[in-house]
Amino acid sequence: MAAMSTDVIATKTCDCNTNRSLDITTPRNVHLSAFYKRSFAYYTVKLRMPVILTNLIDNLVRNKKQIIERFGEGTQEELKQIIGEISQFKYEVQTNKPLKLLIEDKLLGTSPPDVKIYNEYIQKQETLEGHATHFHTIWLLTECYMYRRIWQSFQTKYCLKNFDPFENQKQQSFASSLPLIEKMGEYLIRLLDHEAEKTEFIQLLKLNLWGNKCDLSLSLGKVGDDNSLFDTEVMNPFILCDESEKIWNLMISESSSEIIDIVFDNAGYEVFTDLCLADYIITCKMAKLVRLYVKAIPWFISDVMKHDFFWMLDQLKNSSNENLKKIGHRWADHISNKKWTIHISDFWTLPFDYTHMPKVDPDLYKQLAQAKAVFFKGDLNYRKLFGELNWDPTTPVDQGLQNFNPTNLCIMRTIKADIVCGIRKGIAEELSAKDEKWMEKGEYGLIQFSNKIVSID
Ligand SMILES: O=P(O)(O)OC[C@H]1O[C@](O)(CO)[C@@H](O)[C@@H]1O
Ligand SMILES: [Mn+2]
Repeated sequence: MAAMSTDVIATKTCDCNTNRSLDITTPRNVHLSAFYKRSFAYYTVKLRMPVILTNLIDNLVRNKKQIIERFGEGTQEELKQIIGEISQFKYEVQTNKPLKLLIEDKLLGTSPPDVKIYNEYIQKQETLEGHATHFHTIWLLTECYMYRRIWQSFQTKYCLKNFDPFENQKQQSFASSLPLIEKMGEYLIRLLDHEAEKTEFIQLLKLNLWGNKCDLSLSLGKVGDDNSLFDTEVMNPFILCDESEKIWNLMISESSSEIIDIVFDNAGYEVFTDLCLADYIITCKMAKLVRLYVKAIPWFISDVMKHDFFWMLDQLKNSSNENLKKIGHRWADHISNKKWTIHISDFWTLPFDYTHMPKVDPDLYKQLAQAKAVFFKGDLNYRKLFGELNWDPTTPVDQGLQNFNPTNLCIMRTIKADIVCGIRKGIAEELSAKDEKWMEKGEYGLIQFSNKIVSID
């Protein structure tokens, strides 16, 4: 399928002034690219990505002493190298250089398996489009590549090879969201002492949706605890497509599968709401197993890695708040008795939209197909689900998924990028007239569902 979208971009004239009522820069059904001067992709590459790199360097300089204490004397020299490499990378982005191939350690042959995949994809863009520079290639590739290049700077060192440069920000976002987390914890405890109930489940889905507003790559590392996340009544008008009832009907229906998959997005408050949903699903016997998918490398600043998950569990188990302490022990039990399992796959941190999964990682596609439903959280997952293509927002969800249908999909996303499918005619025009940047601030949400199944044997 990706060929179709690449073909389309290949034949498209780079007309930056296409006057579309919704999106005046990127023509329909072509990849989002920073090439279009007034697209959000352009703003991200031009402004946001350099700020993320600058903040990263500042963080390393500011925390140098703690890092050296934690990882040993040899770290001092490595930090200097890393800061130099990231500064050089920032220069490459700002001056629109070609994406450099990742370092393949041909001698020792020990480079991570994703290096070859990234490099082949970058070279493919070169041949297809005659370029793969930071402003002039698929936005998804540029942005994923940035986080993979950051990781390369650490992964190729000795002392800091497993250092997560975003760890302290993810931990701070948990700490600053504690008032909300305590509120959510109290709500969960109340829910768990009785049978599943439709209104409560739908309320839980909405709390889970709004948890996605807390992503550090959009807020550029600034964290605020926003009480409105909890006022679902107040927030309802901001849900532009609400298929929560269809999700409820699926969750209480008989099924040959007893598995629910959750593809995590952000650490902190968001993952706490994900686990509240996972606990409800197990406790109310909607499934016997919930599989939790984390990222393999530090990703988009706030995305959950395995160490973030277990760090949060420790915080909860040792919390002075009785509800959180109880929840922490419950969740540790779910892990030890294998009602919850943690899964890591390189695929989630490759630059591909999900139409590539059947070819690139068929085993993962087949694993997802075992589940009764897969919950996909957040904006980056949404961009990958819908091919990073600039769809007309009224495009039906099943058309936008382009046959990425391993099983029933429950898509929970606050809108932070200019790509939307499945909303009613007229909504996008109405919101665009109020604020042309309505798709970029995480103010609106989608709870979308697909029960189309496309299996691969
Ligand atoms: O954590 P989330 O919800 O995936 O948001 C990350 C997304 O938000 C943005 O930072 C802004 O759209 C994108 O660059 C990225 O796709
Ligand atoms: Mn994220």
